[in-house]
Amino acid sequence: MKDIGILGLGVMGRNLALNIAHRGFGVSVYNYTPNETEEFVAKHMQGEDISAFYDVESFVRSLKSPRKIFLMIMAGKPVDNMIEVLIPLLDRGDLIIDGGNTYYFDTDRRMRYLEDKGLLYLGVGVSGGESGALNGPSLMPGGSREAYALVEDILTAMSARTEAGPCCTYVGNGSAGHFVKMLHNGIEYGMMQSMSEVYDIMRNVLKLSADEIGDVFEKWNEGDLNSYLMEISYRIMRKKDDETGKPLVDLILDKAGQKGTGKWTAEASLDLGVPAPSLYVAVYGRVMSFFKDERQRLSELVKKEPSDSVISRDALISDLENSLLFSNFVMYSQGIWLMNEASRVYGFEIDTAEVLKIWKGGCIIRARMLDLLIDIVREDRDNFNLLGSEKALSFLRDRLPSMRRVTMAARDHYVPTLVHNTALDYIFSMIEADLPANLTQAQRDFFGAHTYSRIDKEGIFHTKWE
Ligand SMILES: NC(=O)C1=CN([C@@H]2O[C@H](COP(=O)(O)OP(=O)(O)OC[C@H]3O[C@@H](n4cnc5c(N)ncnc54)[C@H](OP(=O)(O)O)[C@@H]3O)[C@@H](O)[C@H]2O)C=CC1
Ligand SMILES: O=C(CO)[C@H](O)[C@H](O)COP(=O)(O)O
Repeated sequence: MKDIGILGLGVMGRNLALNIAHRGFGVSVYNYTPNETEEFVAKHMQGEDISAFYDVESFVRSLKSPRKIFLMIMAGKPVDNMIEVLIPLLDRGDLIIDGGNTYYFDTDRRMRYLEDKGLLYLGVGVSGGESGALNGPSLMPGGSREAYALVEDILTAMSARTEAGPCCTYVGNGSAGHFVKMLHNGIEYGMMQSMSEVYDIMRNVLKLSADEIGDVFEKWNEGDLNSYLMEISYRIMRKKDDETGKPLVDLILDKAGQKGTGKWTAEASLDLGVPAPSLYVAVYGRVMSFFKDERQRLSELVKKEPSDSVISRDALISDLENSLLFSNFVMYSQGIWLMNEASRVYGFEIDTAEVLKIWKGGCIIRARMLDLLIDIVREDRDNFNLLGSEKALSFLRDRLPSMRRVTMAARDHYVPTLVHNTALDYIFSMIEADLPANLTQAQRDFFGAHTYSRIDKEGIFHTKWE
């Protein structure tokens, strides 16, 4: 009898199965399409404590009680379908785990549905891509503590490790795990977009080659900007196309795909009324990239005036390093605010510092900056968006001049910098005592009698404007 079953042998599932087996647990595997299972058996199973099954009944029967089944399949309808297939085969107290990038409201719904049938359910955020799945991902489990206790040993053993411990912790109640994973991806979109923006400035303003940009990224990776995304980016910059010998990145079509988690993050920020404009526009960066033909056509119609400003290469590169730090800090702070508010509204009871700790290893947004963020969060647990901390403010203040110069240089050269601009405008808004929302309120009252408050006396007011 095996300790756990992995259902789904795609990129993630097959690597998770191997990872768990390498930690000394017995694993059963099943995949909907038998070809994938056959390939897994042929290529990966030799010498592993893994049994493969071609029918779900035998797969389920092969598991120790209470059974633990880890779904690693495409999110959405396939998960509902698979749950329906599993229900009649399971006994009370068995556990289904969904490790996919599932929409958190779906997780809540499934949790309630299965609870009524006496089954346990966990929504586990998994991050780390293919190599993380094999060598140790960051795991964000959410649901009941009773369900988590059944698999805590396996999840902890299979997760990545840093000097702070395993990159797995119980994240919180209900769909907390999938909410946090969604947010992780929202920040991932933001960090990827901010890196693309500095890349764009380096290639279009400084006219650096991919190799030269790779050198800059590699140097930055040795400092405060150290991160997984920075590391893969300098490797990407140096990769040559086998056929042409040109930098591969220069040959890749500039249309960025997406599977939904960034969009859900943006939607959650609006639903919860928490400002996360930089995470929001990072999604639009990808959306706009898709209109290649339209962009191509318009680029020939609008003349871009050449800039006459003199730019020092070293000074701009140094400013870009600071502007990236500023933007990334702001995006983490927007994400943390959203996480805190979701925890309050949905009763997740998330410990933010613990989440940041499990993001230090295994996951796509692991970055040196997390140490600073953890310090700030631990200093004052009520500092919901980090900006209540002098440490945070001095970090931003020190980089503000660079941020302004970078966004101005981008304007000057027609380089779109959605995330940089919104990060700066977010901070400008948050440090502004008097926003022009007074005019907005007056307009609303003018056309719709929506009323307004005044700064000089208490009450709700309406004016006959004409
Ligand atoms: N790739 C990544 O970096 C990461 C992915 N994830 C998430 O993990 C999940 C799996 O991703 P990944 O391994 O990359 O995906 P793949 O596309 O490699 O594999 C998809 C898996 O889903 C299964 N599947 C699809 N439709 C159905 C269905 N109707 N019924 C049963 N099984 C089905 C496939 O089975 P079949 O072979 O039969 O089609 C296959 O096993 C997704 O939710 C993804 O968002 C999470 C973190 C990182
Ligand atoms: O979860 C992930 C990384 O953390 C997956 O790689 C996911 O597919 C990334 O999202 P998208 O495909 O929308 O870029």
